[in-house]
This record gives sequence, C-alpha cells and structure tokens, in this order.
Amino acid sequence: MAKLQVAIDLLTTEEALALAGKVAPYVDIIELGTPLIKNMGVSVITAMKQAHPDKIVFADLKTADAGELEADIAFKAGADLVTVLGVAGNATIAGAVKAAKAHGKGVVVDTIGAPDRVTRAKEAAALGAEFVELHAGLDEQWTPGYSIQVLIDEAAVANTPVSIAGGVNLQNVQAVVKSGVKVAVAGAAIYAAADPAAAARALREAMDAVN
Ligand SMILES: O=C(CO)[C@H](O)[C@H](O)COP(=O)(O)O
Repeated sequence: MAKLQVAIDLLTTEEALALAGKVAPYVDIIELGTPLIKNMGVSVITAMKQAHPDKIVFADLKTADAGELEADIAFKAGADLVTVLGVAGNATIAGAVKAAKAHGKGVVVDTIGAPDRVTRAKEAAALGAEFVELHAGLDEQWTPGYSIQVLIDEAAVANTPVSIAGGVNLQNVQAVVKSGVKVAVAGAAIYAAADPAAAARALREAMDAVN
C-alpha cells in the first residue's frame, strides 16, 4: 500500500502548520522542504511533530556532508525521516544511517542529480537507507522536455523500496503507484492548489483506487 507524502515547500512555520492542518487527514508523511528548513531552522521540525505526533515527519535536509551530525540534529528536533543526497559519499550516507539507528528513525536517500538513479538506489539500500527517493528536482522539472515517466520507468525496475518525487499530480499518481513505489510525493500539486485539502483528498482517493 503506497503512502502519500505532502512536500511542504513553503517558507514559514506558520504557513507550513496551516497547510498541514488542512491536508493531514489525507496524507501519511509530512515533508518539511529544504527551503523551509533553511529559512526557519530545525524549530519547524519540532513544531510540526508537536502538531502532528501521529504523522511521519520528514525533514528534507538534502545532507551532502557530515551525515551523522546533521541527521542527529534533525532527529533530536523530532524528525522521523531525514534525507541525505545520493551524490554524497557513502560515508555520509552511512553516518546518517548510524544516527538513525541510534534514534530508532530512518534515512531516505535522495537521488537528485545522480547520473544513474537506479544504480545509486541499490547502493543506498545496501548502506541502510529506509527507502530511496527517485527525484527530479524543481529545476529539472522546469527544463523543457521533462516527463515524470522517466521516474516511473525507473521505479518499475529498481527492485528496492523507492519513492517518486518530481511533479506527482492527479494525472500521473495512479501510474506512479502502479510502478510499485512505497511512497508518492506531491508538493506543488497540493500546496499550490486553490484548495489544498481537496487536492490531497483527490490524490488519496486516486491512489486508494489502485493501491
Ligand atoms: O524536494 C523537492 C524539490 O527539491 C520537492 O519537495 C519535491 O520535488 C516534491 O515537490 P513537487 O511535487 O512540487 O515536485
């Protein structure tokens, strides 16, 4: 059963809490986006976990170095999952996994920018990642010719637990789920919608229809 993750790419704790309050009934994982954490600091992680203790709080740190130290900071603040970049070294991923084990939490490896996402996903799984995010970031999504189909095709052959992030929306979410993902990540399709609660509910219902 694939989970739905809302990626909150807003810039203040107040906005993030307001959005989460609207969409929480329909999502399993609440992601605090990298710009949000950079803008507000890890206090936004603590605020979100306090507001939604029943949800998996995902801190999108995109750590590139000092894996154990950065992950430890986020876990202490209340995160359940933190991200490390797949293009970082194996020692960075292993360090974050060490911190996760110490806290009974998990690491997600983000393959943004990786030359071969599927190969790196398998390597990250072997290093102890809970799952790997097959991810086309915002800049890649805005590049002419981008299609989420490339991620869907990769998920279908990954043979390791993965999520897909990179423009998941109501038109493609069923194909995303059918590719066998553990998690479908939706950012703009929810936070930029005129009615975020309705958008999250529609995604949930579309997923449940094929889950
Ligand atoms: O991590 C991110 C960008 O680096 C986004 O949160 C992720 O891409 C999901 O958002 P969207 O659905 O808008 O692509």
